Amino acid sequence: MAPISIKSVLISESVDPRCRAILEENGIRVTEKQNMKKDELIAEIKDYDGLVVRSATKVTADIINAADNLKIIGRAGTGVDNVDVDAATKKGIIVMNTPSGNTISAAELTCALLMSLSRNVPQAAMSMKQGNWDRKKFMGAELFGKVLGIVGLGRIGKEVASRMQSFGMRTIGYDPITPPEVSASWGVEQMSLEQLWPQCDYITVHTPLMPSTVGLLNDETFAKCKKGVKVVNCARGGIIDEAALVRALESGQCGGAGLDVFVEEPPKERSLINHPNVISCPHLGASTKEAQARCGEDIALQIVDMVQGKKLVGAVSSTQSQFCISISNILHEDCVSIMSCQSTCLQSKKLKKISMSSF
Ligand SMILES: NC(=O)c1ccc[n+]([C@@H]2O[C@H](COP(=O)([O-])OP(=O)(O)OC[C@H]3O[C@@H](n4cnc5c(N)ncnc54)[C@H](O)[C@@H]3O)[C@@H](O)[C@H]2O)c1
Ligand SMILES: O=C(O)[C@H](O)COP(=O)(O)O
Repeated sequence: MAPISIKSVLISESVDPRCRAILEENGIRVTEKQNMKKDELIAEIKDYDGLVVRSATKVTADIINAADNLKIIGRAGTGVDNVDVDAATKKGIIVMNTPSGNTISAAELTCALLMSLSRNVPQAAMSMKQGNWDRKKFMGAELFGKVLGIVGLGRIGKEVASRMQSFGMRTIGYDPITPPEVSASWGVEQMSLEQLWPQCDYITVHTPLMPSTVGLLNDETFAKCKKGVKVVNCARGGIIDEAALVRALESGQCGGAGLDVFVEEPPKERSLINHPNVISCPHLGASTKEAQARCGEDIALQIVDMVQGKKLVGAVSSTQSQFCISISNILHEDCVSIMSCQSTCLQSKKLKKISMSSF
């Protein structure tokens, strides 16, 4: 790949200091400005060749169109649903993420929520702080022998499966891209969603947020589940329809929910968060020292690679953005510029035929 000149980078969120240090060691001027309003970012972005974000900065078409010099949007993390990838691609701006840096952290938080749901740990801890000693109210149920449905068998789904298998859970799942024989090799039996819903005691979602995954769990699908099913969402707000979840919790169709992510962050609508059977976190899946160090370092090194004309890692720019995201997430180690192969090899039919190792 031809080298790309990047002299200045704006970091608009709290990113590990290693990111700044690596960029500066490589002669790139770095400015850190957090909590900018949209208008401020529009005014500021003109001066930079690169922008580094996490999930809070909404890199909309307005911002991209105002970015006269921007060549790279680096997402220090996984989801790029806060970046208008198509608008960036149309302007020739490369979007990159660091999809493997926070996998373990997000998987561990998912497991923590599953365990907390089974034993009411947050509710019992709160009750203790209020001076109570209520052993009856917080009767739990073992995870051992229960069925965990994993929707989305990518990086995080796989790590959640192996951890929860060690608790004696049976793991079943669904993924349109990961081949059943691959997930079977890590102990996850794949089946259709229609087959999966009625079998699960717990369901956890690990897909990207895209049109086909919005409202994957909704009134209709909750009705197909076992009464009292417990759900976890450490992926993206909206994959479990929030209004449907409130209704399912109120009817008892859903017995509890562990939520790290919300349609609106921070959420103004409180009925879900305040429900006694909901435990929630303020989008903490990637908030560990280790994950932040990896993501900050990875995105900086990927930008330096661009400057040095090396292969692009984790690039997600394309008009076929959703498939690019899936592919680059699967193939993060070896992903050469996705821009160069857009639309030809990224049609869904062809994608299914491409084996992961062939990239
Ligand atoms: N809470 C957090 O802080 C946190 C941290 C990291 C990642 N995430 C989110 O977790 C999600 C998963 O991340 P990942 O790294 O495992 O991604 P990944 O790309 O490795 O895996 C996603 C999987 O979802 C599958 N998928 C796509 N559409 C589907 C559908 N309709 N039904 C079932 N499966 C489908 C893909 O084929 C892929 O295998 C993303 O939304 C990411 O943004 C959240
Ligand atoms: O997709 C991700 O990487 C996670 O949601 C983490 O987001 P964050 O970097 O804003 O914590």
